[in-house]
Amino acid sequence: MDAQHRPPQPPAGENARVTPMMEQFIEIKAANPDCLLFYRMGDFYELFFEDAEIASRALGIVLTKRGKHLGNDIPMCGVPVERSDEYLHRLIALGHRVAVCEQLEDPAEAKKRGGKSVVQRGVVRLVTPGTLTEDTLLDAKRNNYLLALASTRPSSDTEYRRFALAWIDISTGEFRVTECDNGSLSAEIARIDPGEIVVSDALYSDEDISPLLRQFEHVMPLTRDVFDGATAERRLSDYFSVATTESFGSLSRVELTAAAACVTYVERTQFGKRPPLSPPLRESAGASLAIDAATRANLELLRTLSGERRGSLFSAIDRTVTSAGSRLLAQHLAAPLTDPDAISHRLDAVEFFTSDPPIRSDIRDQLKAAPDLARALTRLVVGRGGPRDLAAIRDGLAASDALGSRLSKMPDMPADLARAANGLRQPSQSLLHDLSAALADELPAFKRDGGFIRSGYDTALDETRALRDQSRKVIAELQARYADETGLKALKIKHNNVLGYFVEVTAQHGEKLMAPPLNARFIHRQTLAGQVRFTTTELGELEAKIVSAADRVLGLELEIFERLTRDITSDGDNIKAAAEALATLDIASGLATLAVERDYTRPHIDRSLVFTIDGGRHPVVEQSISEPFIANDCDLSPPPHAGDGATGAGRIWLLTGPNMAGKSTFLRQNALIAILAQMGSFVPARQARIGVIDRLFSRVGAADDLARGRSTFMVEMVETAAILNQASERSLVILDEIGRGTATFDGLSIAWASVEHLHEVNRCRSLFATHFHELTALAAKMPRIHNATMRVKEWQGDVVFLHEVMAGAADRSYGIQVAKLAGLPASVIERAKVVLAELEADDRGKPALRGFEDLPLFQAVKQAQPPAQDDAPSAVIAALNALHPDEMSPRQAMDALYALKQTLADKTK
Ligand SMILES: Nc1ncnc2c1ncn2[C@@H]1O[C@H](COP(=O)(O)OP(=O)(O)OP(=O)(O)O)[C@@H](O)[C@H]1O
Repeated sequence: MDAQHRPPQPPAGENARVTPMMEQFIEIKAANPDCLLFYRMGDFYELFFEDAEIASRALGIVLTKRGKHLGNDIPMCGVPVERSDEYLHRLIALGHRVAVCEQLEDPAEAKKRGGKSVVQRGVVRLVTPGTLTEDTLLDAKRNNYLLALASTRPSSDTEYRRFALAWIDISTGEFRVTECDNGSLSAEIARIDPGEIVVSDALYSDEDISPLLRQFEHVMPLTRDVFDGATAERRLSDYFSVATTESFGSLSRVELTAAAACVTYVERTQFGKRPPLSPPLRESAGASLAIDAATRANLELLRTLSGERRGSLFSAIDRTVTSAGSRLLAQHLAAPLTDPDAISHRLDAVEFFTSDPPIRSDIRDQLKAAPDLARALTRLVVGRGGPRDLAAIRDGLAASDALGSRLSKMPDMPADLARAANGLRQPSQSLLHDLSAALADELPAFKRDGGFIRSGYDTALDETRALRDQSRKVIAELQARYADETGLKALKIKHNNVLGYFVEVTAQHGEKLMAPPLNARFIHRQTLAGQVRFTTTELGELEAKIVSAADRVLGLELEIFERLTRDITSDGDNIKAAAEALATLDIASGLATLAVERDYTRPHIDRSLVFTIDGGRHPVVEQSISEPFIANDCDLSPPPHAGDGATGAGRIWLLTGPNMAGKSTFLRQNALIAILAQMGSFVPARQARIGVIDRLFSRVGAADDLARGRSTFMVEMVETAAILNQASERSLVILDEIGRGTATFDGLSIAWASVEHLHEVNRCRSLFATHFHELTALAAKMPRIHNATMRVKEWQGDVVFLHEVMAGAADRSYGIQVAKLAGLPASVIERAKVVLAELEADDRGKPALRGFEDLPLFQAVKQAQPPAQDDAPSAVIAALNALHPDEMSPRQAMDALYALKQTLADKTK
């Protein structure tokens, strides 16, 4: 338990007097120790003790005191109920969990039990990062998953440990489960990108797994019973009210455990309410392209390294017009497929829309009118819905009906779209008609505000409303009659919350009503400075009628609301099918729009090991630069003459070239094209043929991971190790400047050995960018290594980047020219040129690189040996000793420094 959230200890000793309210608070807090307790008091949620201190710091709200507990002040802060969503949002984002404790009875009821009685209160809901349903707490364009992780307990050292992941988006009802091994666990969690992870206490403290879990945010350990394998099947079938879980397909015991943990946690946080989940869908291992967390982050798929959506691949390709479409696009991007047939089906759907512009724009126009069906459905089912959610269902069903009829007229639709068209027509027509007839044009935010049912829809409601409205008219008539009868023209009938309806006259006229005969009818209620107020029996009766009519109107509206909600709930599965169909149409037509707009082509995906991209472009960079983007080819296919046969291993491209020439851009664009192709999108290339990739690895960019005590170089090596240990023939590996983070020779050796390993052991398609030009010698010995370089031109001493990839190796680094472009002081640039010339002159005597057996690296090592002569240092030291810096001008100091260097050079020749 988090020490900060520990509940205050119950009082000890005779003197410790605790108010009944505090007693109630302490009891409720003790039952929810790991949550901040939002304790409802009237229009506020109050927080006490440590909770108050944590919340006031987190929310920047004032910390005050309220009474005493065990002789000490009780720290307190509060948030208004009206604005509680906003505060909840901030607390959840910071990783807190909140227990919402409501008043379960009217305070008047409590009073009846005696002056000191406390209002009954209870927790109605736990708000946790992975179980949110409110629109205000959720990102419309992202799924918010709760993930449960379970593992087998291997009985012997040789037995393989397996993990099951079950994940739910309770706001949309999606429910998935899969199994994986230790090696791909981190990549699987990264793919799902959950808002909250629940694990058993035991797994949380398991020394093999806890370092991995620490990489992720919001991990919650739960007691063992939630992960009890023996009761898992029963808990799962109870949730779905089915006799057995066999209908969900054959789930392994550990998958059942994870799935059951998910539903148990949902029930616990929702206090028994059951959001409309789809039955768990099993994803088979290997169905999606495995991409580990570092690669996802480095390639900036869903967000940039700085955490923003702008600048990511997602934002470059998102042309969806609905939130559900946007969420599905993010899912597809996070989990590209590995089955060429399934990919082809998705591509068929995109192609259908690229080839028919009128239907594309038509469909997109209609989609724009479709609200978020899935999330509105969940809110209604869990009792957090309002009239606007009913309207969202109505409008969503209307859009899906219209789209369904439009598509049903289309001949020869691709399979995915035909399935979607079918889904669109699933929901009940009568429900749509009923909702359209029932809902008023203007809808309040909350059902308690009433007025959301259209007049003419329900006779009983219409009559009660007429009565309510008529009573108001009757009041006006009564006022006119009283004015007439008393002769007091200024007599008014008014209303306030204390007196209800009353007759009001000025003070001077009050006498008249208090004297016979009028005092028989007008009963005095109140005398103010300028007015006197009365009531009459007639007015009292009328008032009772008005109040009860208004109450009855609201009651009837709420009844209709509940009935509509029930009808919606019972058609829930069909509504979900329509919601999914809308998202499928949105994503296919959105990707088609992107393809047309940015001139993408349909990739060809098969089961070979081919990787041929003609005229490839970087999907994000090309949208962000003002100059034209230079397209480049890439061919990592197995060479036909390599003797490896048709299924032989792929090529490795060794890419050299100066900084800023476009190496990283080229590397990343090929990885991104592969991802886009396998998620079922057209790609930014003239032509692309890709033999399906099983895992994508990248080691690009360098960042410290100080939080985990790793230096830049350590991170680089950990990531490289993962690649060399795991990449298979079917993988694609992108390595950018391996070995850069350490001393030159160490770095070169590591880079050299890594390329050899990739070529000989992993045998995968790889792109390897490097500054170590020595590596290019490898191409002479290793058949599948191809040297490529970025073309640059020198013009009047400056370097011009052409961004073109061509065969061959770079001749120079142009580092100094790039430094000049970056604005280093001219004196530094000039000095660097001198140093470089000297270094290059020193290097001239070095034998030429002779290839694989004759590693230049070892020669370099030899050269780096300290000189044998030992009189050099002593000569330099003697000269140094003779210097008196305090008596020298800067010019003399400079000259002396040059002289020292010269002495050293002469002696070591
Ligand atoms: N094919 C291209 N067409 C047009 N501009 C490009 C192209 N490739 C790269 N650029 C531009 O050049 C800039 C530098 O590219 P990039 O970062 O890929 O260079 P680099 O060789 O990896 O450099 P460094 O070694 O310093 O990381 C990019 O930000 C982009 O604006």
